[in-house]
Amino acid sequence: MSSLTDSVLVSIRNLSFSRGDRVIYDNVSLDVARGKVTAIMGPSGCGKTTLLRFIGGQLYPDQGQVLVNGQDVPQMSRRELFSARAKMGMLFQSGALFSDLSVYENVAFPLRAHTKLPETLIHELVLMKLEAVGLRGAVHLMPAELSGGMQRRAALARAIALDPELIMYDEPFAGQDPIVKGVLVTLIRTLREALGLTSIIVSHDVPETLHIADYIYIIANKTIIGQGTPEELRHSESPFVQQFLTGSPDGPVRFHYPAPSFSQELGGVQ
Ligand SMILES: Nc1ncnc2c1ncn2[C@@H]1O[C@H](COP(=O)(O)OP(=O)(O)OP(=O)(O)O)[C@@H](O)[C@H]1O
Repeated sequence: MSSLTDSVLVSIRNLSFSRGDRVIYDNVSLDVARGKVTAIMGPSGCGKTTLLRFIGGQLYPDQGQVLVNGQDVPQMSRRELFSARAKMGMLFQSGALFSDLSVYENVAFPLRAHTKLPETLIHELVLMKLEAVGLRGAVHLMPAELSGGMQRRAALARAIALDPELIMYDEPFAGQDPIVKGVLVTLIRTLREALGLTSIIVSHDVPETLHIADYIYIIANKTIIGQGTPEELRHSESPFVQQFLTGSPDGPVRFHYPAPSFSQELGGVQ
């Protein structure tokens, strides 16, 4: 294997995907470097979550490859997919915790599902992961007893329970106050530094993401409209990139979901 392949954990090659008539991706290629934080940004509905679902093998592209460790996810057998998923942690913005299980049981869940470790070891691992996110004291609480930010941290402890090599965060900052956002930013960076965890973050939050990411892809209009380090993007002369970074509603990226003209829809009344 070449050193380039060694340094890339996830490689998307010539990926195309449509939902009905609507093209979401048209021949997109991107790489996620091992041990780095890669961010996927772009306007709502451009297909960011869809991309994570290709990597997790929950959805199949129409064309192209989704290589994880050089293995094409859409081609994997159920058995291969099950073991590949054990090496991926996923943190989705909603419905992250099982509401009828305690924090302890939530974090223990993947350990019980994927390993045959004895209870004493599971106990130690659960406490270690909760310590890493600052929630060891909340081990016996139920999800409903946690604040939104604590719930997200408990979900993060569960996502890292199996020591994954890849963690995918879908909108980790959504709906959180600035202090919680700061805590999450620090946690994501610490996990990457302490565990060498390869991380993919899907986010709309520009300042947090620029702060945290080593490399960023901006997706819009079915393709990658900009990419680079945070520094490169800040200095980019691309109007697409600047529209996105400054959050301007007007610019090359359309605000409206494709629709017939308004007058046509109102029955031709001008
Ligand atoms: N199950 C589905 N059936 C049909 N269309 C879908 C389905 N899920 C998503 N889509 C469409 O696919 C497109 C991409 O969705 P996706 O959730 O990946 O976007 P996103 O960039 O993550 O959006 P957001 O930032 O708003 O979460 C959207 O336009 C959406 O309408």
